[in-house]
Amino acid sequence: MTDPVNGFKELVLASHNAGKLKELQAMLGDAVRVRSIGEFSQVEPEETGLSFVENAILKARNAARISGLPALADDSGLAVDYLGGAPGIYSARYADGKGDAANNAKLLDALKDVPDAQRGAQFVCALALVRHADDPLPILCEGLWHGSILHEARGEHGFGYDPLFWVPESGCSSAELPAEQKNRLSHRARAMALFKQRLGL
Ligand SMILES: O=c1nc[nH]c2c1ncn2[C@H]1C[C@H](O)[C@@H](COP(=O)(O)OP(=O)(O)OP(=O)(O)O)O1
Ligand SMILES: [Mg+2]
Repeated sequence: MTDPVNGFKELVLASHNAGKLKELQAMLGDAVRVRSIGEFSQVEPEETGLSFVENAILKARNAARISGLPALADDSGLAVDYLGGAPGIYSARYADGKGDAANNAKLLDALKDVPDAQRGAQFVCALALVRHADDPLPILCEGLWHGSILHEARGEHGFGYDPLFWVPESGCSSAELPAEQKNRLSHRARAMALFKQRLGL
């Protein structure tokens, strides 16, 4: 059935990241039928924007173009205070595309002698929904999650930088949080709550 308010019944999630897809799907629940961009293409668009929002829009437009469906994209990353906000929009490519383990190792090295008081960081998430590839008014929602960077990896859940991200309100790393808890607290959860509100989901 077509949603009477928003005019769509299906949504393509414009992410090639399995960890993200799982979280976004869990947060959307059965509010809309969700497809994944992997069903349509394995080619990842180049993230050429200078902001999370620009990259989210770019990924959403690309997915809408390829799938012919409304598309929701997530551009996210970790902004570390001591590093002036790096790796930021370059978080996925921090260690030149060598993957999560290499990214985490590089971050630990960059903060090697930095004391706890200067290890503050935030996860950032920008969500963009386009109803079609040329949508002139994408729906944009953002979320932040404040924490700090640990001295070594802890925990097995989640993905990306989760093992290095200390969550003060929970007293553990974000990789030690069960999925349900991370999905209530995270930058992505905050952005998604706004998004659902905005769409009346
Ligand atoms: O909750 C999170 N927990 C841990 N790490 C996270 C989280 N959220 C983003 N991150 C990290 C992973 C990656 O290093 C970068 C996102 O990069 P980003 O380009 O948005 O995603 P991606 O390339 O993995 O997949 P895609 O662009 O297809 O959605 O930030
Ligand atoms: Mg990416």
